[in-house]
Amino acid sequence: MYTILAINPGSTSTKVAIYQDDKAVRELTLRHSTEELAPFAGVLDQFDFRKQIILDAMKEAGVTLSDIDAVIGRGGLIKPVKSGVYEVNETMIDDIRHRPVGQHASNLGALLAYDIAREAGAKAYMADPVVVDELQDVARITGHPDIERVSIFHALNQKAMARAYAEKRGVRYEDLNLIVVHLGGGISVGAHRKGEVIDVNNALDGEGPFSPERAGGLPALAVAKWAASGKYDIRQIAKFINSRGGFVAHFGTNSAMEISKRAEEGDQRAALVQDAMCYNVGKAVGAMATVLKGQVDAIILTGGIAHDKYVCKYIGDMVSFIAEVVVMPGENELEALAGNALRVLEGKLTPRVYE
Ligand SMILES: Nc1ncnc2c1ncn2[C@@H]1O[C@H](COP(=O)(O)OP(=O)(O)OP(=O)(O)O)[C@@H](O)[C@H]1O
Ligand SMILES: CCCC(=O)O
Repeated sequence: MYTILAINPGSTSTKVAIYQDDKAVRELTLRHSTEELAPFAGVLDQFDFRKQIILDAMKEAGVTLSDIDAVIGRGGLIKPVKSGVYEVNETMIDDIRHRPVGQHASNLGALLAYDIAREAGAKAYMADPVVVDELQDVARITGHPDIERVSIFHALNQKAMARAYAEKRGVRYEDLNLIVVHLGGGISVGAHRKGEVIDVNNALDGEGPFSPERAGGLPALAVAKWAASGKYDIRQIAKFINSRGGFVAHFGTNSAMEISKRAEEGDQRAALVQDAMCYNVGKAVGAMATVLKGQVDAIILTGGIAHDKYVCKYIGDMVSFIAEVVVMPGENELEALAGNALRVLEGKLTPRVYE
Protein backbone atom coordinates (compact mmCIF):
# COMPACT_ATOMS: atom_id res chain seq x y z
CA MET A 1 0.00 0.00 0.00
CA TYR A 2 1.24 3.48 -0.91
CA THR A 3 0.72 6.60 1.20
CA ILE A 4 0.39 9.79 -0.85
CA LEU A 5 0.22 13.38 0.33
CA ALA A 6 -1.66 15.69 -2.07
CA ILE A 7 -1.36 19.45 -1.68
CA ASN A 8 -3.48 22.09 -3.40
CA PRO A 9 -2.78 25.68 -2.44
CA GLY A 10 -5.68 27.67 -3.92
CA SER A 11 -5.99 31.42 -4.04
CA THR A 12 -8.56 31.45 -1.23
CA SER A 13 -7.85 28.08 0.42
CA THR A 14 -5.39 25.34 1.27
CA LYS A 15 -6.62 21.84 0.43
CA VAL A 16 -4.75 18.78 1.65
CA ALA A 17 -5.42 15.06 1.36
CA ILE A 18 -3.72 11.91 2.50
CA TYR A 19 -4.43 8.89 0.36
CA GLN A 20 -3.66 5.25 0.99
CA ASP A 21 -3.65 3.88 -2.54
CA ASP A 22 -6.90 5.24 -4.00
CA LYS A 23 -8.68 5.86 -0.68
CA ALA A 24 -8.65 9.27 1.01
CA VAL A 25 -7.96 8.81 4.72
CA ARG A 26 -7.97 12.55 5.45
CA GLU A 27 -9.18 15.54 3.46
CA LEU A 28 -9.05 19.10 4.65
CA THR A 29 -10.08 22.43 3.12
CA LEU A 30 -9.05 25.51 5.04
CA ARG A 31 -10.42 28.79 3.62
CA HIS A 32 -8.30 31.94 3.91
CA SER A 33 -9.98 35.32 4.15
CA THR A 34 -8.58 38.43 2.47
CA GLU A 35 -7.51 39.75 5.90
CA GLU A 36 -5.70 36.52 6.80
CA LEU A 37 -3.60 36.67 3.61
CA ALA A 38 -3.07 40.46 3.71
CA PRO A 39 0.10 40.42 5.89
CA PHE A 40 1.98 38.34 3.29
CA ALA A 41 3.71 40.58 0.74
CA GLY A 42 3.87 37.85 -1.91
CA VAL A 43 2.66 34.29 -2.42
CA LEU A 44 6.03 32.70 -1.58
CA ASP A 45 5.95 34.45 1.80
CA GLN A 46 3.02 32.17 2.68
CA PHE A 47 5.28 29.06 2.56
CA ASP A 48 5.61 28.48 6.33
CA PHE A 49 1.96 29.35 6.99
CA ARG A 50 0.71 26.81 4.41
CA LYS A 51 3.31 24.18 5.37
CA GLN A 52 2.10 24.22 8.98
CA ILE A 53 -1.48 23.53 7.80
CA ILE A 54 -0.23 20.46 5.94
CA LEU A 55 1.88 19.18 8.84
CA ASP A 56 -1.10 19.63 11.19
CA ALA A 57 -3.34 17.68 8.80
CA MET A 58 -0.78 14.85 8.73
CA LYS A 59 -0.55 14.84 12.52
CA GLU A 60 -4.34 14.65 12.89
CA ALA A 61 -4.42 11.73 10.47
CA GLY A 62 -1.68 9.96 12.45
CA VAL A 63 0.62 9.99 9.42
CA THR A 64 4.34 10.66 9.87
CA LEU A 65 6.87 11.77 7.28
CA SER A 66 8.38 8.29 7.14
CA ASP A 67 4.98 6.88 6.05
CA ILE A 68 4.88 9.03 2.91
CA ASP A 69 5.75 7.41 -0.44
CA ALA A 70 5.11 10.44 -2.65
CA VAL A 71 4.04 14.05 -2.37
CA ILE A 72 2.17 15.72 -5.22
CA GLY A 73 1.27 19.39 -5.44
CA ARG A 74 -0.87 21.50 -7.72
CA GLY A 75 1.66 23.32 -9.78
CA GLY A 76 2.25 26.88 -10.58
CA LEU A 77 3.51 29.48 -12.98
CA ILE A 78 6.44 27.75 -14.63
CA LYS A 79 7.12 27.76 -18.39
CA PRO A 80 4.20 26.61 -20.59
CA VAL A 81 4.01 22.80 -20.55
CA LYS A 82 2.07 19.88 -21.99
CA SER A 83 -0.69 18.32 -19.91
CA GLY A 84 0.64 15.54 -17.67
CA VAL A 85 2.57 14.61 -14.52
CA TYR A 86 6.00 16.11 -13.84
CA GLU A 87 8.62 15.14 -11.29
CA VAL A 88 9.52 18.26 -9.35
CA ASN A 89 13.19 18.99 -10.05
CA GLU A 90 15.72 21.70 -9.24
CA THR A 91 15.09 23.48 -12.58
CA MET A 92 11.41 23.82 -11.73
CA ILE A 93 12.11 25.00 -8.18
CA ASP A 94 14.62 27.53 -9.48
CA ASP A 95 12.10 28.87 -12.05
CA ILE A 96 9.39 29.21 -9.42
CA ARG A 97 11.70 30.92 -6.95
CA HIS A 98 13.54 33.21 -9.34
CA ARG A 99 11.65 33.46 -12.64
CA PRO A 100 7.96 32.92 -11.89
CA VAL A 101 5.66 33.93 -14.73
CA GLY A 102 3.56 35.62 -12.03
CA GLN A 103 2.17 35.39 -8.52
CA HIS A 104 -0.24 32.53 -7.86
CA ALA A 105 -0.93 30.37 -4.83
CA SER A 106 -0.19 27.24 -6.84
CA ASN A 107 3.47 28.38 -7.07
CA LEU A 108 3.64 26.99 -3.54
CA GLY A 109 2.40 23.54 -4.64
CA ALA A 110 5.69 22.37 -6.10
CA LEU A 111 7.77 24.12 -3.42
CA LEU A 112 5.83 22.54 -0.56
CA ALA A 113 5.78 19.13 -2.24
CA TYR A 114 9.54 19.26 -2.85
CA ASP A 115 10.33 20.40 0.68
CA ILE A 116 8.12 17.83 2.43
CA ALA A 117 9.16 15.03 0.07
CA ARG A 118 12.83 15.75 0.80
CA GLU A 119 12.17 15.50 4.54
CA ALA A 120 10.23 12.28 3.95
CA GLY A 121 12.90 10.79 1.67
CA ALA A 122 10.28 10.48 -1.08
CA LYS A 123 9.76 11.99 -4.55
CA ALA A 124 7.71 15.06 -5.38
CA TYR A 125 5.43 15.52 -8.39
CA MET A 126 3.04 18.03 -9.90
CA ALA A 127 0.22 17.37 -12.36
CA ASP A 128 -1.49 19.60 -14.92
CA PRO A 129 -0.09 22.89 -13.61
CA VAL A 130 -1.87 26.16 -14.33
CA VAL A 131 0.40 26.76 -17.36
CA VAL A 132 -0.74 23.73 -19.39
CA ASP A 133 -0.74 25.11 -22.91
CA GLU A 134 -2.78 23.56 -25.71
CA LEU A 135 -3.91 26.83 -27.34
CA GLN A 136 -4.50 26.74 -31.09
CA ASP A 137 -2.17 29.14 -32.89
CA VAL A 138 -4.89 31.56 -33.91
CA ALA A 139 -5.83 32.03 -30.23
CA ARG A 140 -2.34 33.30 -29.35
CA ILE A 141 -2.39 36.38 -31.57
CA THR A 142 -3.49 39.76 -30.24
CA GLY A 143 -3.77 43.09 -32.01
CA HIS A 144 -0.20 43.99 -31.13
CA PRO A 145 2.87 41.88 -31.98
CA ASP A 146 4.54 42.68 -28.62
CA ILE A 147 1.73 41.00 -26.71
CA GLU A 148 0.86 37.33 -27.15
CA ARG A 149 -1.94 35.55 -25.30
CA VAL A 150 -0.83 32.81 -22.90
CA SER A 151 -2.63 29.88 -21.33
CA ILE A 152 -3.06 30.23 -17.54
CA PHE A 153 -6.08 28.46 -16.13
CA HIS A 154 -7.40 25.83 -13.73
CA ALA A 155 -6.02 23.05 -15.91
CA LEU A 156 -6.02 20.36 -13.22
CA ASN A 157 -9.66 20.74 -12.22
CA GLN A 158 -10.96 21.50 -15.72
CA LYS A 159 -9.38 18.32 -17.08
CA ALA A 160 -10.29 16.20 -14.04
CA MET A 161 -13.95 17.25 -14.26
CA ALA A 162 -14.06 16.85 -18.03
CA ARG A 163 -12.66 13.31 -17.70
CA ALA A 164 -15.09 12.49 -14.85
CA TYR A 165 -18.00 13.70 -17.00
CA ALA A 166 -16.82 11.62 -19.97
CA GLU A 167 -16.46 8.54 -17.76
CA LYS A 168 -20.01 9.02 -16.42
CA ARG A 169 -21.28 9.14 -19.99
CA GLY A 170 -19.22 6.06 -20.90
CA VAL A 171 -17.22 7.89 -23.57
CA ARG A 172 -13.65 9.12 -23.93
CA TYR A 173 -12.71 12.70 -23.02
CA GLU A 174 -10.84 12.75 -26.33
CA ASP A 175 -14.12 12.17 -28.19
CA LEU A 176 -16.00 15.13 -26.70
CA ASN A 177 -16.22 18.88 -27.21
CA LEU A 178 -16.80 20.56 -23.86
CA ILE A 179 -16.88 24.03 -22.37
CA VAL A 180 -15.60 23.84 -18.80
CA VAL A 181 -16.18 26.77 -16.46
CA HIS A 182 -14.12 26.80 -13.26
CA LEU A 183 -15.76 29.14 -10.73
CA GLY A 184 -13.24 29.62 -7.92
CA GLY A 185 -11.17 32.46 -6.47
CA GLY A 186 -10.38 32.96 -10.17
CA ILE A 187 -12.65 32.02 -13.08
CA SER A 188 -11.57 30.25 -16.26
CA VAL A 189 -13.72 29.23 -19.22
CA GLY A 190 -12.07 26.66 -21.48
CA ALA A 191 -12.96 25.26 -24.89
CA HIS A 192 -11.99 21.57 -24.77
CA ARG A 193 -11.87 20.16 -28.31
CA LYS A 194 -11.35 16.39 -28.32
CA GLY A 195 -9.20 16.47 -25.18
CA GLU A 196 -7.28 19.70 -25.83
CA VAL A 197 -7.99 23.12 -24.38
CA ILE A 198 -7.66 25.07 -27.61
CA ASP A 199 -8.76 28.38 -26.09
CA VAL A 200 -9.26 29.65 -22.55
CA ASN A 201 -9.16 33.04 -20.88
CA ASN A 202 -5.92 33.82 -19.06
CA ALA A 203 -7.73 33.75 -15.72
CA LEU A 204 -4.96 35.43 -13.78
CA ASP A 205 -3.81 38.35 -15.88
CA GLY A 206 -6.88 40.30 -16.83
CA GLU A 207 -8.83 38.25 -19.36
CA GLY A 208 -12.35 36.92 -19.14
CA PRO A 209 -14.94 37.30 -16.39
CA PHE A 210 -14.08 38.98 -13.11
CA SER A 211 -14.19 36.70 -10.09
CA PRO A 212 -13.94 36.89 -6.28
CA GLU A 213 -10.27 37.95 -6.56
CA ARG A 214 -9.53 38.81 -10.21
CA ALA A 215 -10.49 41.96 -12.09
CA GLY A 216 -11.01 40.06 -15.36
CA GLY A 217 -10.92 41.94 -18.68
CA LEU A 218 -10.63 45.72 -18.20
CA PRO A 219 -10.62 48.41 -20.91
CA ALA A 220 -6.92 48.60 -21.88
CA LEU A 221 -6.65 52.38 -22.19
CA ALA A 222 -8.24 52.93 -18.77
CA VAL A 223 -5.61 50.60 -17.26
CA ALA A 224 -2.84 52.45 -19.13
CA LYS A 225 -4.10 55.77 -17.71
CA TRP A 226 -4.17 54.22 -14.24
CA ALA A 227 -0.54 53.10 -14.70
CA ALA A 228 0.54 56.53 -16.01
CA SER A 229 -1.20 58.41 -13.19
CA GLY A 230 1.79 57.94 -10.89
CA LYS A 231 -0.58 56.97 -8.07
CA TYR A 232 0.32 53.28 -8.20
CA ASP A 233 3.43 51.26 -9.00
CA ILE A 234 3.35 48.17 -11.21
CA ARG A 235 3.17 45.77 -8.23
CA GLN A 236 0.05 47.51 -6.94
CA ILE A 237 -1.57 47.47 -10.36
CA ALA A 238 -0.75 43.77 -10.77
CA LYS A 239 -2.46 43.16 -7.43
CA PHE A 240 -5.56 45.11 -8.51
CA ILE A 241 -5.73 42.77 -11.51
CA ASN A 242 -4.87 39.37 -10.09
CA SER A 243 -5.50 39.20 -6.36
CA ARG A 244 -7.34 42.28 -5.13
CA GLY A 245 -9.80 42.72 -8.00
CA GLY A 246 -13.36 41.46 -8.39
CA PHE A 247 -15.33 41.03 -5.15
CA VAL A 248 -12.24 42.01 -3.13
CA ALA A 249 -12.11 45.39 -4.92
CA HIS A 250 -15.85 45.95 -4.71
CA PHE A 251 -16.50 44.64 -1.21
CA GLY A 252 -13.21 43.75 0.51
CA THR A 253 -14.00 40.02 0.64
CA ASN A 254 -12.99 37.05 -1.52
CA SER A 255 -15.97 35.05 -0.31
CA ALA A 256 -18.55 34.49 -3.05
CA MET A 257 -20.59 32.76 -0.37
CA GLU A 258 -20.77 35.97 1.63
CA ILE A 259 -21.71 38.09 -1.41
CA SER A 260 -24.46 35.62 -2.23
CA LYS A 261 -25.77 35.86 1.32
CA ARG A 262 -25.68 39.67 1.23
CA ALA A 263 -27.58 39.67 -2.09
CA GLU A 264 -30.20 37.30 -0.67
CA GLU A 265 -30.62 39.57 2.33
CA GLY A 266 -31.43 42.54 0.07
CA ASP A 267 -28.07 44.24 -0.50
CA GLN A 268 -28.72 45.61 -4.01
CA ARG A 269 -25.10 46.45 -4.80
CA ALA A 270 -24.01 42.91 -3.89
CA ALA A 271 -26.83 41.52 -6.06
CA LEU A 272 -25.85 43.68 -9.06
CA VAL A 273 -22.14 42.84 -8.86
CA GLN A 274 -22.91 39.13 -8.39
CA ASP A 275 -25.19 39.26 -11.45
CA ALA A 276 -22.46 41.07 -13.41
CA MET A 277 -19.99 38.27 -12.61
CA CYS A 278 -22.50 35.64 -13.81
CA TYR A 279 -23.34 37.71 -16.91
CA ASN A 280 -19.67 37.89 -17.87
CA VAL A 281 -19.30 34.13 -17.40
CA GLY A 282 -22.31 33.57 -19.68
CA LYS A 283 -20.76 35.81 -22.34
CA ALA A 284 -17.44 33.94 -22.11
CA VAL A 285 -19.24 30.60 -22.57
CA GLY A 286 -20.91 32.02 -25.68
CA ALA A 287 -17.49 32.99 -27.05
CA MET A 288 -16.09 29.50 -26.43
CA ALA A 289 -19.14 27.97 -28.15
CA THR A 290 -18.12 29.82 -31.31
CA VAL A 291 -14.53 28.55 -30.87
CA LEU A 292 -16.04 25.04 -30.98
CA LYS A 293 -18.21 26.08 -33.97
CA GLY A 294 -21.36 25.28 -32.02
CA GLN A 295 -20.41 21.60 -31.71
CA VAL A 296 -20.65 21.44 -27.91
CA ASP A 297 -21.53 18.21 -26.07
CA ALA A 298 -21.90 19.83 -22.64
CA ILE A 299 -21.12 22.89 -20.56
CA ILE A 300 -19.65 21.95 -17.17
CA LEU A 301 -19.88 24.37 -14.23
CA THR A 302 -17.38 23.51 -11.51
CA GLY A 303 -15.29 25.04 -8.66
CA GLY A 304 -16.40 26.26 -5.23
CA ILE A 305 -18.96 28.79 -6.52
CA ALA A 306 -20.72 26.08 -8.52
CA HIS A 307 -22.25 25.11 -5.14
CA ASP A 308 -24.30 28.31 -5.46
CA LYS A 309 -27.67 27.47 -7.05
CA TYR A 310 -28.45 31.10 -7.93
CA VAL A 311 -25.15 31.54 -9.79
CA CYS A 312 -25.59 28.28 -11.71
CA LYS A 313 -29.17 29.18 -12.67
CA TYR A 314 -28.17 32.65 -13.89
CA ILE A 315 -25.42 31.22 -16.09
CA GLY A 316 -27.57 28.25 -17.11
CA ASP A 317 -30.39 30.55 -18.27
CA MET A 318 -27.92 32.38 -20.52
CA VAL A 319 -26.16 29.39 -22.08
CA SER A 320 -28.47 26.36 -21.99
CA PHE A 321 -29.48 27.03 -25.62
CA ILE A 322 -25.93 25.96 -26.56
CA ALA A 323 -25.77 22.56 -24.85
CA GLU A 324 -26.73 20.66 -21.71
CA VAL A 325 -25.42 22.43 -18.58
CA VAL A 326 -23.91 20.04 -16.04
CA VAL A 327 -23.12 21.28 -12.53
CA MET A 328 -20.16 19.51 -10.89
CA PRO A 329 -19.49 21.65 -7.80
CA GLY A 330 -16.19 21.77 -5.93
CA GLU A 331 -13.15 20.29 -7.50
CA ASN A 332 -11.58 16.92 -8.18
CA GLU A 333 -8.08 18.27 -7.79
CA LEU A 334 -6.88 16.31 -4.75
CA GLU A 335 -8.27 13.05 -6.10
CA ALA A 336 -6.74 13.77 -9.50
CA LEU A 337 -3.38 14.60 -7.92
CA ALA A 338 -3.35 11.49 -5.72
CA GLY A 339 -4.48 9.27 -8.62
CA ASN A 340 -1.62 10.55 -10.77
CA ALA A 341 0.95 9.95 -8.01
CA LEU A 342 -0.40 6.42 -7.49
CA ARG A 343 -0.05 5.62 -11.20
CA VAL A 344 3.57 6.79 -11.04
CA LEU A 345 4.28 4.73 -7.91
CA GLU A 346 2.68 1.65 -9.50
CA GLY A 347 4.85 2.11 -12.58
CA LYS A 348 1.83 2.71 -14.84
CA LEU A 349 2.89 6.24 -15.78
CA THR A 350 6.28 7.78 -16.42
CA PRO A 351 6.45 11.39 -15.25
CA ARG A 352 7.54 14.03 -17.73
CA VAL A 353 10.80 15.92 -17.19
CA TYR A 354 10.60 19.69 -16.85
CA GLU A 355 13.45 21.46 -18.65
N1 LIG B 1 -21.30 26.47 -0.88
C1 LIG B 1 -20.85 27.56 -1.50
N2 LIG B 1 -21.70 28.47 -2.03
C2 LIG B 1 -21.23 29.57 -2.65
N3 LIG B 1 -19.93 29.87 -2.82
C3 LIG B 1 -19.04 28.99 -2.32
C4 LIG B 1 -19.45 27.80 -1.64
N4 LIG B 1 -18.33 27.15 -1.25
C5 LIG B 1 -17.27 27.90 -1.65
N5 LIG B 1 -17.72 29.00 -2.28
C6 LIG B 1 -16.90 30.09 -2.84
O1 LIG B 1 -16.01 29.56 -3.79
C7 LIG B 1 -14.83 30.37 -3.82
C8 LIG B 1 -13.62 29.48 -3.74
O2 LIG B 1 -13.70 28.47 -4.70
P1 LIG B 1 -12.54 27.37 -4.84
O3 LIG B 1 -12.41 26.64 -3.56
O4 LIG B 1 -12.83 26.58 -6.07
O5 LIG B 1 -11.31 28.35 -5.07
P2 LIG B 1 -9.79 28.23 -4.69
O6 LIG B 1 -9.35 26.80 -4.87
O7 LIG B 1 -9.48 28.85 -3.38
O8 LIG B 1 -9.18 29.15 -5.80
P3 LIG B 1 -8.91 28.76 -7.31
O9 LIG B 1 -9.90 27.69 -7.65
O10 LIG B 1 -9.14 30.01 -8.10
O11 LIG B 1 -7.49 28.30 -7.33
C9 LIG B 1 -14.91 31.33 -2.63
O12 LIG B 1 -15.23 32.62 -3.07
C10 LIG B 1 -16.01 30.72 -1.79
O13 LIG B 1 -16.72 31.69 -1.04
C1 LIG C 1 -5.34 28.91 -12.18
C2 LIG C 1 -4.84 30.25 -12.53
C3 LIG C 1 -5.91 31.26 -12.70
C4 LIG C 1 -6.57 31.75 -11.45
O1 LIG C 1 -6.33 31.31 -10.32
O2 LIG C 1 -7.39 32.64 -11.61
